[in-house]
Formats: sequence, structure tokens, C-alpha cells
Amino acid sequence: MFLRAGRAALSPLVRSLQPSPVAAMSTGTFVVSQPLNYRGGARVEPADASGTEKAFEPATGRVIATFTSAFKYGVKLHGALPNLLEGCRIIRDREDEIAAVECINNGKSIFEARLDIDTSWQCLEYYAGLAASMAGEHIQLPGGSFGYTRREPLGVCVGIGAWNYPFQIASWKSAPALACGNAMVFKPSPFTPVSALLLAEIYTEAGVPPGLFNVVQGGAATGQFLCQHHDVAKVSFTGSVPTGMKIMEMSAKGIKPVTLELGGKSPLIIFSDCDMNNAVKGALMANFLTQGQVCCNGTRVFVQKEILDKFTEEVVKQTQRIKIGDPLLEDTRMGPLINRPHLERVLGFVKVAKDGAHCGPSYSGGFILMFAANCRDDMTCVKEEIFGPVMSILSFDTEAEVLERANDTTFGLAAGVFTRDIQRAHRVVAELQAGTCFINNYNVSPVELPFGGYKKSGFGRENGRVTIEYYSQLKTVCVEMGDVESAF
Ligand SMILES: NC(=O)C1=CN([C@@H]2O[C@H](COP(=O)(O)OP(=O)(O)OC[C@H]3O[C@@H](n4cnc5c(N)ncnc54)[C@H](O)[C@@H]3O)[C@@H](O)[C@H]2O)C=CC1
Ligand SMILES: NCCCC(=O)O
Repeated sequence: MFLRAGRAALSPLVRSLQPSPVAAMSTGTFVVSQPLNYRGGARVEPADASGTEKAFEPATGRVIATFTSAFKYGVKLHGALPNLLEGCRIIRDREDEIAAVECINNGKSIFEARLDIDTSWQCLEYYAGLAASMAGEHIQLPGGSFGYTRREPLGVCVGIGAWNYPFQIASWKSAPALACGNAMVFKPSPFTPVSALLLAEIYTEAGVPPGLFNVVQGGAATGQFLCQHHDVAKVSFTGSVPTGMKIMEMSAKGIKPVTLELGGKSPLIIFSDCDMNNAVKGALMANFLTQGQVCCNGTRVFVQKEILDKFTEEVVKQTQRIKIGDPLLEDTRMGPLINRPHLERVLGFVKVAKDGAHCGPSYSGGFILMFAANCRDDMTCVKEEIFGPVMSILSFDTEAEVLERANDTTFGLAAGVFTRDIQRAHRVVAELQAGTCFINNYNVSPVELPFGGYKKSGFGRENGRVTIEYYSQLKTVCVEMGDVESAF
């Protein structure tokens, strides 16, 4: 059973706990004892259990669930279009509860978790609207004959998620999949197994037929089983580049289409004619959401030389003001990283960066918040995806120079530019090798806009009208209105 994690109830406990080595504060008493696999419209303990795993609360290191990994997925294909609008309504009604669960299991602030839940119900609402407008073409042929095309579902789609946006990823994959008439088996990251179950229950309550949305828990072995299963028609994956390569190899063997949302090391270019206030806010948005654990973050911040000192000074000032702490408190804007091994990995990057760059401003307990100024393109913290709250600031002189440096990466997920010169803004984004570009903002996620990467950041898109094409197949029907003209 879920113990409701109300903020008022949690705060006294937070105050009474001692700082742990993983984090300076705790968030509460939330535990899950219900099964975390979901099939046929209900939570189940799988008969084919392959072992148990534990899920933790990042802020305290406390175990919040012990769950069973599974393989079988029990999908039912169904022709009816599910009632996504009702699902959207229920998510909105239960937003605080879902956000609290997300906050506890992931560590992101409650403020931000609510924004993630917003982008989740918005996705259901958007595809509920699009579902009814899905149509093919009518093509006139000579002699009164004609052809038409129809969009049909693919069948069973597998969604495999990362741990940084657990509920949002489950929604962004399942809403278009279901809207196109598919079934989905969703495998969350074993670090964040909890909130996908809330989505499954919401779909069931909304009238989605049992077996149409299923949750299977487990790690790499379960993921491999799903990708290789002969009943699976498509795999949509969000995660790291190395895992994405394996998913693509496995899917290739079954000629299954894949959507790959992979990592990034995105450039954010700040020209000297920018609105400085907005550019600084944009750089913070580009680096510190979800403790910096965001694939599309603009972690290479290129600043034109004339404004480098002023920009850096402002970034430091505003970074120092970010409220770090218990993610369930209303005014917290940054919580803990996902777990200790990841924290140590991020600190490893910071240690190396400190040898070559001017770093600051703070590290305490499990929380870190960093920037590295005066970076060079060849530094490890500038080349590799850190997936933590570490912003690298680099300086540049000219537009041509910064474009060459910005594109000098194997990744291509996102990019941003801040300038008041509208012609330059469009010229620059046209040259940037990235699937999602921002002008004078960063890391906003309107569901109407397609999201996805170039180069090693993957392919296929999530959100937007185009995603319908990634969850459906086109059938062509040729209609003869005359006699058959046989060649024989
Ligand atoms: N482009 C995007 O939208 C996003 C990309 N990411 C990227 O994901 C990474 C961090 O997330 P992680 O969860 O650590 O990534 P990961 O690649 O380790 O795991 C992602 C998911 O794949 C599963 N998995 C692992 N090995 C597998 C295998 N051999 N076959 C099938 N499934 C397997 C995991 O259990 C998990 O559910 C970062 O590199 C980040 O950039 C994260 C979020 C969004
Ligand atoms: N809301 C942004 C999604 C990016 C990510 O999944 O990392």
C-alpha cells in the first residue's frame, strides 16, 4: 500500500533526522508494499519471478520498495481507442500524490515533479485529440480507379525508460502508442520502479482495456527479453548511448523499428548582444533541472568574450541562491542525485575539472552544485556527459568559431542560442547539428513540439504530430474500378 507522503506530515520527520552520508535531509516514511508489476489491468506478483530488487529514496538511502523482476508480459491487443482524456483528468486530480511519489523515488524537487506531471497529462490530452484526426490520403488514379492509405497500429510496443523522468517517460511513450491503437509493455528503470504503476492504475480507472498497458519490472535481462521477443513490434528506448546501441542491435535482428532517446552534451551559445538576465536564467534552466540529470541539458555554455566575466559572475551569484535540500519542501529547487555510485561518478568529473578550471561554488553532503569556468574544449568535463549539476563555461570570439566548436561532438540532442539579433538566431540554429534547438530559452517541453536527437543522441521523435508515424504503419489500398488488364 502507498503511504501518502503529504508534505505537512513529513516536515517534522525531516527536522528530526540526522544528516546521512548520502544526503543532508530525509523526506519521510513512504513505503510501497503492493506488487510493482502490472498485467491484465491489475498489480501482480509474476509467476516467472527472476529475483527481487530494492528501490531507494535518494534523499536518505532508505529502501522504499522491494520488488520482483519479471519476464512474461501478458499483453492483450485491442482494437478500441482508449479514453486518454479521462486518464488526463485523473492525473490532474492526483497530481500532488503522483508528484510526491516521483519526488521521493527520484530525488527531484516537488516543485519540479509537479511540472513533470503537467507535461505528462498534457501529453495524454494532446494524443487524445490527435487520435481522432488520424487519417490517410485518398489518391485518384486513371480511369476512375483510386487508392487510399490508412494508418494502422504496429501491435505490441515496448517502452524502456531511464530513471530521471520516470512518470513523464512512461506517459510520453504510452500516450502516443495507445492513441495509435497499440498495446504497450513498459519497463521502468529499476532505480525508479514506482510511479509507472500509478499510470497503469490510472489507465485502468480511465477505462483502458485490461492488458493494453502493462508494467514489467527488471533491469538489463528483462529489457533484453522484451527487445528480443517475437511478439514485440517496436521498441522505444530512453537511456544511455551504450544501451541504445544494444537495443538497436537486438531490434535489428527482428527488423523492429526503434525510437532511441539517448544522451547529450549540448551547447548553449550566449552572444554578447543577449538579454543578460534571460541568458543567465536560461543557463541555469539548461543545467540544474533534476539535479542536472537531464539528457538535453546545455552543459557546454559558450559565452562571447566581451561578456564572459559579467555572465560568469551573475551565474555564480544566482547559482549560490538555489535552495538545495529536502526535495519535498516547497521552496527546495534542488534535491539529491539518484544514488551514491552516480554521485561518486559526478564527483569524479568535478575532481578532474578542478585541476584545469576555476570551479565553484558548493559541495555538501550528497548534494553538489558546480560550475567550471575557463574550460577548454579538450577537458573531460566538456567532452563527456556528466548527468549531474555541473555547468562548463567556455569563451568564444566569433560566430563561425563557436559553431564549429559547438558541433564538434558525437552527440546531437539539443542546442540553444541567446541573442537579440533575430537573423543571427535563425542562421545559428540552422547550422547547429542538434534535433531540438532553443532560441532565447532552454529546456521548455511543450508536448506539441517533437523532441529527439541527431547523431549518437538517437533517432525517432517523442511528442508532436510526427510521433504518430513512429507508432503506426501505413497501409496502401489500391482500388480498381474497371476490368483487369492482364499481361497474360
Ligand atoms: N534523450 C533522452 O530523452 C534521455 C536520455 N537519457 C540518457 O540515459 C542515461 C541515464 O539513464 P540510465 O537509466 O542510467 O540509462 P541506461 O541506458 O543504463 O538504462 C536505461 C534503461 O535501459 C535498461 N537497460 C539497461 N541495459 C539494457 C539492455 N542491455 N537491454 C535492454 N534494456 C536495458 C535499464 O534497465 C533502464 O530501464 C544518460 O546517458 C542520459 O543521457 C536519459 C533520459 C532522457
Ligand atoms: N522534460 C525533458 C525530458 C528530457 C529527459 O528525459 O531527460
